[in-house]
Amino acid sequence: MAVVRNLSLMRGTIITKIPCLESKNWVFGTSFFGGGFCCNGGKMKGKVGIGVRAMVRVSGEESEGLRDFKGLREVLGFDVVSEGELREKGFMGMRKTKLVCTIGPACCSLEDLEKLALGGMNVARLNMCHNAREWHRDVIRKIKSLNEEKGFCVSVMIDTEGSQIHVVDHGAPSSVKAEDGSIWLFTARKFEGSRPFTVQANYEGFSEGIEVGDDLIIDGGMAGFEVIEKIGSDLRCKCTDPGLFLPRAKLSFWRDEKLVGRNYGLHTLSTKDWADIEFGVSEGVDFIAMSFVNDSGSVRHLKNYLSTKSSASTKVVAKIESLESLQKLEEIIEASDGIMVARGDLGVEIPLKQIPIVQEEIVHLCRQLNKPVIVASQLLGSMVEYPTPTRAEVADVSEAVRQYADALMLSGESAIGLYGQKALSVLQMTSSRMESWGRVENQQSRLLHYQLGVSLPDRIAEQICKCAAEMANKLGVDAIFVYTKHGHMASLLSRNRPNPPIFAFTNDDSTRMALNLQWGVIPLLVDFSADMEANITETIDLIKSGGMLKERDAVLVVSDVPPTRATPMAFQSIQVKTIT
Ligand SMILES: Nc1ncnc2c1ncn2[C@@H]1O[C@H](COP(=O)(O)OP(=O)(O)O)[C@@H](O)[C@H]1O
Ligand SMILES: C=C(OP(=O)(O)O)C(=O)O
Ligand SMILES: [K+]
Ligand SMILES: [Mg+2]
Repeated sequence: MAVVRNLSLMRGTIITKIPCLESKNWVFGTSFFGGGFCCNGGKMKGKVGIGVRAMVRVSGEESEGLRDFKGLREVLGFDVVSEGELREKGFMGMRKTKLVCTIGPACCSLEDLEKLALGGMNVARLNMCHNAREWHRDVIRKIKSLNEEKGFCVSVMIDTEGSQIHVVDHGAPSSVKAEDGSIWLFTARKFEGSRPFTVQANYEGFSEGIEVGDDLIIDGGMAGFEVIEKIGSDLRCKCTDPGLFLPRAKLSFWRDEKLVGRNYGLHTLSTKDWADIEFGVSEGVDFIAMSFVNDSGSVRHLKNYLSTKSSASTKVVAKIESLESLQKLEEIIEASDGIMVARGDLGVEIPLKQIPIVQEEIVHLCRQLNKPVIVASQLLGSMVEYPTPTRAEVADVSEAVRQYADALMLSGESAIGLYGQKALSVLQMTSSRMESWGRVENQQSRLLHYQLGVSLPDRIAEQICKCAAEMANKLGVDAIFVYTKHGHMASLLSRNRPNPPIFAFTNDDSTRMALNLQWGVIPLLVDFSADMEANITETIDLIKSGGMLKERDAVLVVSDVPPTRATPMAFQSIQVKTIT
């Protein structure tokens, strides 16, 4: 008799004996619609559906009836990391705060990307400021192949270059030091070879409106200069605050302690940005982060463009990193699919002391308006060079988690740092710790929500999700299940930051990838039918068969059933299922 491993059985195959099922990864299950019965481990007899991953003997014709491998993961759309986390830590131990990693030269090999994925990276960010499109294409394809072949669920985000005034050449290949009192020429002219004390800016209008006596600040404070002479459009400057010029350092000008307008009428999206967006769409990225958004018009423009390209499912994340964007925050959040608190440039545009308050306000407003929000830049800045974070950095990460931000982002820590995986594990451990503290302290009960929905169906959905979250917390259920096409119900549940994880079952791959950014949501790609009751029973049976739900566990199920011919009335419901 043949012993076959890692193969699935056709629905209806009769199993007579399972000789060896010690590994916890070997899972027995019915198909999603299959019916029949489920079993996990041990000897058994019975009839199974698809979705079996086991070592089996088949009655009669030996391995006859064994077909292509399908694990529980594939049938239920589980990704390997969530499945592993659930098995290891149980429902309550699953991390809620999502993690975004910037991919750069330090982590772009397949092996390094896999390590980041295993370490909990939910979204990989590619900053189009750096490197050629071929490089980005290669990374995107590696991530997609890891998802397909190794069962990860990592979404891809491209981040536009935007219209920034920055250094293109400072006369050295990497960084260069500016000493106190040294005199430098800032110009937009190209020059041959290396010219000491000369800095080339990327934009010829960089000095427009700048006056003698203004301060020129590098990278929001890495070094400072005073403009001592204007020669045509060139500026002669004296270093007043010694420091470092990094490659592509950003330039900003200050007068009387206020930022001098710096966008110079440049469009939010440059010609290069549009080409990068075109590239991203053709590579099927999930998110486009838009740098230096100043109003909602530019966000709507991009969203309209995406819908004309039939890429309406690509989500637009507006980066809040300018003074103007803070003045139009609400309209920008409403127009976008998500927000990034881009503290790097924000710290160049507003005094640093204002950053913590602005961050809290943005995170709060995003939750009110039900848009996911990423807190970005310098969370663990010292880890670019050192293997342990500073106390202040851990406190900063914890504060973003306490504010219930949806996601935290690594920049240089993963892109160029020596300890990217370690930085990711610091984010992971710190956020898990803070989340469990928040549950014990019942922090989410302090969240106030104002009503978002206007139409009756929207108001019903909102109330259902609010009550469901409250019930889930009060009853201490193990998990919340929600069936969602476009992710709306899942995001409304997430907005309430409930204690148990939210398993969002969707049959739309782009919804799954978009939900990857939302707090507490584990998106699962499944093939469900119009019969919601059958879906619920099948799902629970299948998870139970995988050994991940046990007797007396309780699941709160939220469903939003659109009208069909058979049931012409739409209905929303909350059910509590106790596993027997
Ligand atoms: N694709 C890349 N290629 C080379 N270097 C990169 C890449 N992405 C990021 N980096 C490096 O990582 C640093 C931090 O990344 P990020 O915060 O995205 O960029 P920036 O500092 O330019 O705003 C960058 O300054 C750059 O040195
Ligand atoms: C995330 C940011 O944008 P970028 O890294 O593209 O400058 C930031 O400014 O914080
Ligand atoms: K950028
Ligand atoms: Mg920025």
